[in-house]
Amino acid sequence: MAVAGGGRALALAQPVTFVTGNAKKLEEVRAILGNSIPFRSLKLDLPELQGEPEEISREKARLAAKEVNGPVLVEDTCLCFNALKGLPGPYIKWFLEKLGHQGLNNLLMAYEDKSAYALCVFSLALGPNADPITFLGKTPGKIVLPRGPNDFGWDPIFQPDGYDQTYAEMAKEEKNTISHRYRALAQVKSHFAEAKYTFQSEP
Ligand SMILES: O=c1nc[nH]c2c1ncn2[C@H]1C[C@H](O)[C@@H](COP(=O)(O)OP(=O)(O)OP(=O)(O)O)O1
Ligand SMILES: [Mg+2]
Repeated sequence: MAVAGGGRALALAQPVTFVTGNAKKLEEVRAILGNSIPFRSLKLDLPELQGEPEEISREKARLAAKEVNGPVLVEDTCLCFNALKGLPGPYIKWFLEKLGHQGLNNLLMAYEDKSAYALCVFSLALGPNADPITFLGKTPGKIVLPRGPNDFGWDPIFQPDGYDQTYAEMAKEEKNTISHRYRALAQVKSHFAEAKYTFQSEP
């Protein structure tokens, strides 16, 4: 869908669509991006490949770009326990669903090392046949017993390094200045600033 425009700027056939099935992600992406990148959103729970985080995210972008038939942004979020060599990683959604916060803590019971990191991998595909570009954001922390409101995934059990509060206990605005998602989006923003994409007007 991306067609070469005059000069360096690339003209995209339509604004970028952020595709996710997760309303909370969308809320954070909106808050973090503000007006910096014009985008629309589409609620779609895309099938996810097994494998390394970056490849999962890239494949999500390829699928989404085919669905939308235009430029898309997707992200895949991992919660990686160092004692478990990065697992559950991209499988955190299913681990959380089956085991809950307590169960995730229990997984680390046998280990002294409770350190973990949150990883967000955004992929931008400029069209259905484009090779996706990825952007990574990582926030280190540790796994703790749940504290704070239980309204977004594993937020209550992740305490970022340098903070006494879990993601869930922090004000949203604060989470959005240090989170894995914020860090990945900072790179997405720089990419857009450099690429200077323009958008063709809708027919
Ligand atoms: O900042 C976060 N704080 C707490 N929990 C979070 C966060 N970000 C994602 N999560 C949860 C949602 C899902 O249980 C898993 C990631 O799985 P992931 O496939 O990326 O998300 P999803 O399936 O909910 O939405 P999508 O349609 O974009 O794939 O971690
Ligand atoms: Mg998903």
